[in-house]
Amino acid sequence: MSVDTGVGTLSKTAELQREQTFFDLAKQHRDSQHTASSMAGASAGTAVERRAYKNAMEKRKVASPDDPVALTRIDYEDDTKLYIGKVAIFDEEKNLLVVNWQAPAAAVANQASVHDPMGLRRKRIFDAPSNKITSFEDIVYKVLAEAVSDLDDHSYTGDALLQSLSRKRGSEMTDIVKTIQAAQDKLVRAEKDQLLIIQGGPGTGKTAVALHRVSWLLFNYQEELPPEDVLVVGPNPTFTRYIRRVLPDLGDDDVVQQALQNLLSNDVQLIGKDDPAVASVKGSGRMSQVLQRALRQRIRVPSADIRVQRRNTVLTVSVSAESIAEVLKSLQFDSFADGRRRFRQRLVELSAPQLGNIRRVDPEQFLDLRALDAEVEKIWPQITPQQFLRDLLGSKERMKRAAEGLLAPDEMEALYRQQAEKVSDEPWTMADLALLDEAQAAMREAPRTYGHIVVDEAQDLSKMQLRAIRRRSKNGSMTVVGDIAQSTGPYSRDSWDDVVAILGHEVPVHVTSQLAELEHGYRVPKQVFDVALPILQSAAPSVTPPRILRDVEYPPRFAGVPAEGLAEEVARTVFTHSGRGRFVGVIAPVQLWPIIREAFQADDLQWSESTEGELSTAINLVTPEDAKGLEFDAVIVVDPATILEMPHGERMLYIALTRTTTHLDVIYPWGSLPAILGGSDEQIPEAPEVDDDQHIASPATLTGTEEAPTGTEDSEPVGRDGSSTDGPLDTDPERLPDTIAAEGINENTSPMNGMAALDGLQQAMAVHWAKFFSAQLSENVPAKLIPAVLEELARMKLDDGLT
Ligand SMILES: Nc1ncnc2c1ncn2[C@@H]1O[C@H](COP(=O)(O)OP(=O)(O)OP(=O)(O)O)[C@@H](O)[C@H]1O
Repeated sequence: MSVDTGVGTLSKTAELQREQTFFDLAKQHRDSQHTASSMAGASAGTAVERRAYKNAMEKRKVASPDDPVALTRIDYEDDTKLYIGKVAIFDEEKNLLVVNWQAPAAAVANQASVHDPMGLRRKRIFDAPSNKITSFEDIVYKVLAEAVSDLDDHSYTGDALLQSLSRKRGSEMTDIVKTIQAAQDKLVRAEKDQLLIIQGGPGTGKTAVALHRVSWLLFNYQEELPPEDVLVVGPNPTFTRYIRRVLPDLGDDDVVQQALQNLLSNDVQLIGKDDPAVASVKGSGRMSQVLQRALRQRIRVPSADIRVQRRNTVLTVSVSAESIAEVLKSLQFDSFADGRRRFRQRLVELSAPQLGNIRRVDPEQFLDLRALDAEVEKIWPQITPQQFLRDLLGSKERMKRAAEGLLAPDEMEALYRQQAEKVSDEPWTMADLALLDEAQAAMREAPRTYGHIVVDEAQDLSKMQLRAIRRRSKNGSMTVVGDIAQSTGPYSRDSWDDVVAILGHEVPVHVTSQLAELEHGYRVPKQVFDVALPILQSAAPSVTPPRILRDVEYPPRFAGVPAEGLAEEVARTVFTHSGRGRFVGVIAPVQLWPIIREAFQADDLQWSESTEGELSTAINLVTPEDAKGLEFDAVIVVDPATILEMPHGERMLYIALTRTTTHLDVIYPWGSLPAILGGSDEQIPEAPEVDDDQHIASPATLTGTEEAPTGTEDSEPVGRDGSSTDGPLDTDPERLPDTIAAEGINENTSPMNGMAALDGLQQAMAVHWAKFFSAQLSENVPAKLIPAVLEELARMKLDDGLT
């Protein structure tokens, strides 16, 4: 909904000019802003504010000199105006021209609403790439309230937000400072010293909020919280790479961002994989006691007196087994290593009386140190956490002694693993890392700690992993982000209770619903969420679905194809999307990856794989597990029935379906569309005869559907409810005749449509060239024009080839 602000076209142009003049001026000041301290020192405001600005100027930089100086402007009823940007800007008279968004004065910009304008008359949101204002949107609170009498707080989104949500996505997340919403802002600006658990549906902005919260905390708690004292933990390297730009773009370079496996890596290589049942036992909180016991059991109380040789003699001193047992029983120590040190010291002290009158000097000098250490080693071995865990997992006997009464016999059995010859060859698994971390802390020293920790996708963490994170917190100040409905894997949970129990000590605990609910879904369009909703209701009935803000013109496309043509259909669909410059995610069970790779190769497509830890800028093959937290312009969900068969299959499918900002294709073998997606048990239609030439000529028309398998150009794709529904190729307004006419393109803009008039050989060559140029073009040519350009290029090459 846009608002008529009463500003006419001419005056709006003049206003835009005025704003541009201000933007140019502010940019000059920003560029020349160097002695920040003197400027900030003389600026208005309290001492705290002045110090804050001073530090802001010293530490923060805009990521790009082309960043607009201001993102928004707020006008108070008394005509005071405040420009808000990513950094504060002062003029040479030390007047504040632009306030940075994290400053207290800027909070009102996001928190004002129609019902409570908080003294604001207007909020202006600029669209100003490279500091050149192309337009602005005015939200005039009074006009807005009068315009829509029954407006509730939720029904006004604003064009700037919708535009921002419709933007093309890429391999890295971006900041949302310009359009952050009131409920989100409350969480961003929540007090530091608390355990804040942000629960929210897919795409409600949890990750975005958590990252902006970090930036806000860094600005507002500068004295106590330097950037390197903040840790952001993600579930896997792909996700961490996906979010890594946001904080530097907000001016916060030195925050530590790590995937959980790297944080806990303990210098071991992850080469093993646990069965879910084994991982589940390893992740249970009981393992912490098992480890403690096992560690204690490594200390051996000698059954006989021990003798230690004296230095440079054959004489020995003897220490009784009873006195050693007594020492071991009463010894207080911080870590296993510390205990060993103390025990050795006590042993020396116990030897002292037998060293005669020389004992007043350091008695250790009169003992043969090698002999002393050998005796200590027998009683209190010096082992690494890796050796310790390897010995424990590799010995049923040890495990039984340590886990008696804590683990069931079958759980102990499940944990057994044949030891590798060398510790370095042990097939360490993800679940082992938290055990190693616990052992490391108990045996050597606690890890480095942080003043604030953000944990994303926290719904999937085991209790042992949560303990490992807790261990890294200085005082419990954390922001924990997740969605119970997306909780999968061996540690899947249905509430945050155990997370609170482990993480929530020392500081107050708040779960989002007590502060501000993240109830709006910003990513997924309505048409797509309608598909995902029944799955949510079945997979997590207690979770309230997000309110979806956005419609798109593209209905989800369901394509049933012969099983043997599944991968080809995926490749064809990918080709269509990526040819239009869309950021594509193919979410498929790993067992299908080999055939999908083959199809991609056959079509000369370049792609990245989530299991390798990085997304490409174009085409990505992603497992349903890795898809968590990611988003794409176009998502192709492959074989939903197989996804449903995975552990927590419904939640996996829900996650997969909610990754798209715009286009969704569900591609499945005929007859396998799950009922929850509208499939039925109807007879599988016979596979149509596919004519090779047509196959090449018009991939779009080969998109068969379960109800109306096609293979001919005439057949019309049919939706899962039997109604006529178009695939992305045919519903895309970019391809509609009037749009095409407006673009000056004569043909259907599919890269290969419009070639039907060519004969088979010509078509084959055209297709070849179209594919060849596709990758290069997507970098340089507007997406809309690519199909037409491709076609032209293909024709030119064709002519070359024929002449
Ligand atoms: N106020 C906002 N303005 C503009 N974009 C927003 C806003 N809030 C969220 N978004 C966008 O919505 C998308 C989803 O946000 P985000 O990834 O933070 O959601 P999430 O709740 O973490 O999702 P998931 O549960 O799937 O991990 C992102 O592209 C984000 O930039």
